[in-house]
Amino acid sequence: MGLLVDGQWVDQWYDTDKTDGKFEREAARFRNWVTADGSAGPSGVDGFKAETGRYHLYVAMACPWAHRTLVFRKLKGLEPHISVSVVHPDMLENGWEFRPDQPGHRDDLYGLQYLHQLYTRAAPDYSGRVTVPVLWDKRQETVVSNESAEIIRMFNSAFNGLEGVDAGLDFYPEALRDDIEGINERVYDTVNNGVYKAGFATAQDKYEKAYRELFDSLDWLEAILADRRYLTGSRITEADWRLFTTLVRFDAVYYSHFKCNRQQIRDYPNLSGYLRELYQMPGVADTVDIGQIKRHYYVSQRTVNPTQIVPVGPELDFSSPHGRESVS
Ligand SMILES: N[C@@H](CCC(=O)N[C@@H](CS)C(=O)NCC(=O)O)C(=O)O
Repeated sequence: MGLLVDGQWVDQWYDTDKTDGKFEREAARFRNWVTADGSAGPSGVDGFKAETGRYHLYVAMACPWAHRTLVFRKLKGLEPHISVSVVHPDMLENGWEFRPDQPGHRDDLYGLQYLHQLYTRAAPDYSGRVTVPVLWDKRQETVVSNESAEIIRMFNSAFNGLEGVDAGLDFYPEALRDDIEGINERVYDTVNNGVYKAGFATAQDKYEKAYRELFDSLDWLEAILADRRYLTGSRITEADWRLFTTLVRFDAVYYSHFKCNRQQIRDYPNLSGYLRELYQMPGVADTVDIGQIKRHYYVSQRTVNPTQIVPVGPELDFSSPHGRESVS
């Protein structure tokens, strides 16, 4: 675990001393956009046109942020157009690593050993954390974006002109944008990032605040899902997929490892049915690797789990009937 300082790797855990024990997530640094015609997006520079075979996605199966991008790539039909490399779940003193001897964890483009080498390939003097996901441009040999919230927006629409891409599937429809943004904001702060704020806090009060806000939000979401099939109504949107990747990790990891233990998702009737429904949508289960998820958190985060023992349980059941058909 570490970061790059002026292009040099430094092994260092998150510094919570400056923030009185509170975990603060650093903003992503590469903020360009792939667009249909290569014009600049809402941020960054132009020159990233949606083309088949041009872009490569670096992910960890464990990472909830990277997971969003894998779900969008799968559901939009982008697999033939955007290739993927998966880092090894253990993220230790060298940060995210490839294991060239293991077919599932090779860097297919350059045969790199560490993900930080990809960042310095794009920016030799880069300073900051080395995170997944990374959307890489093979043509310009640079990072397009390392912000998952923006990568999924690109995947949602920029590649719609390519063969086989499901252009009719829109997870960010115009009419629902205000609702989606409103839900995203609270879910990001108190749920997606909320579990990390609880788990990485090094002061009791910061942990308790994150814990309370997390469960207040889960109660709020449980109530919404009592009479809405999905978060904004009858149509599944980006807001649902952003929540999904946290829910699917919750009982196996966040409940115990991050001390988010008021209750599990399976104890919420609506949230658990909703989680199963999303999991059961065609293709989605292929993006979920509970073995790598558990291994990453319990082995890599040694300040939270010094023994690096990976718990055997709990038994997870995402495949039984979800019963959500009755919700309008
Ligand atoms: N804002 C980023 C956050 C990504 C992120 O924090 N990924 C984690 C893995 S779950 C990571 O790579 N952490 C490495 C580090 O912080 O050094 C996004 O959503 O894309």
